[in-house]
Amino acid sequence: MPLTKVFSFPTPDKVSLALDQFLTQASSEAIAQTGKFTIAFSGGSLPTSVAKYLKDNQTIDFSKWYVFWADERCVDYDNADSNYKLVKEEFLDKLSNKIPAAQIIPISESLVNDSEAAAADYQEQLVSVFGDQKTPVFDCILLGIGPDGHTCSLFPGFPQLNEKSKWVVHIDDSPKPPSSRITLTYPVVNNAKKVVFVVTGAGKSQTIKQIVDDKDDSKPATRVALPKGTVYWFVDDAAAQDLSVVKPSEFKL
Ligand SMILES: O=C1O[C@H](COP(=O)(O)O)[C@@H](O)[C@H](O)[C@H]1O
Repeated sequence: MPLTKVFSFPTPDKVSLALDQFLTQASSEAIAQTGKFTIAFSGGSLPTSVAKYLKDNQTIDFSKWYVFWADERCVDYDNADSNYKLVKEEFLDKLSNKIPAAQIIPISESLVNDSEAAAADYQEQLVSVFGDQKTPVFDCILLGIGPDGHTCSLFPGFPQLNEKSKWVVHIDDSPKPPSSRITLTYPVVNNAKKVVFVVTGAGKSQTIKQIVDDKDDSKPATRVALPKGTVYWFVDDAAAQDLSVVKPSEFKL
């Protein structure tokens, strides 16, 4: 039975603080076991939340981190819509090169005008770190949700939800701009050791309820379920206010 743990905190700041503690432990465990920590970031509101304390973390051995993106908009790196730009500005630039450049793996900028090629190329980037024998097992994938329940760039009712074999797919008609994107697929997301949804604010409280309590399958985030891992929700009390069946638990490392 896939495991889900919901942690709720009084403020967005406390969510960021807890994420810093959580990632310190997850990173240290993974490095002890495998010598590296593989993580994928989402864009949107997530990078600011995650980076708030993490960027100043002096305990983590960032030299062992491999940083990917859970989804990306097909735009140049300097475009305001770029998830890479967001993570770079909020987090990577503040780490003073502690993560070797070769271990930071964004979409290829030269392919942003051909999303299908960009997705195939990104899958090759995954192969270069994880090998091509088995579906990648990320140590941690950080996800957000949209008000429609989308996560990564997996949107309600779209064919990308049915992908069974590719690790990365493209979308050229995203209902949320920009229209061209690439995204990790369920086979990769659901093969991770840990997936962490980070959500704050009352605006998404009903969406969280539909996903966590009601298990509404029409919301793509509901289908994130890890047979061999754990799905965590790090939310503030405003976002958790409508949860009833699954009460947020006390956060303990
Ligand atoms: O378009 C996207 O949206 C989701 C949610 O973003 P948020 O700003 O509502 O938190 C994000 O997780 C995804 O990476 C992004 O491409």
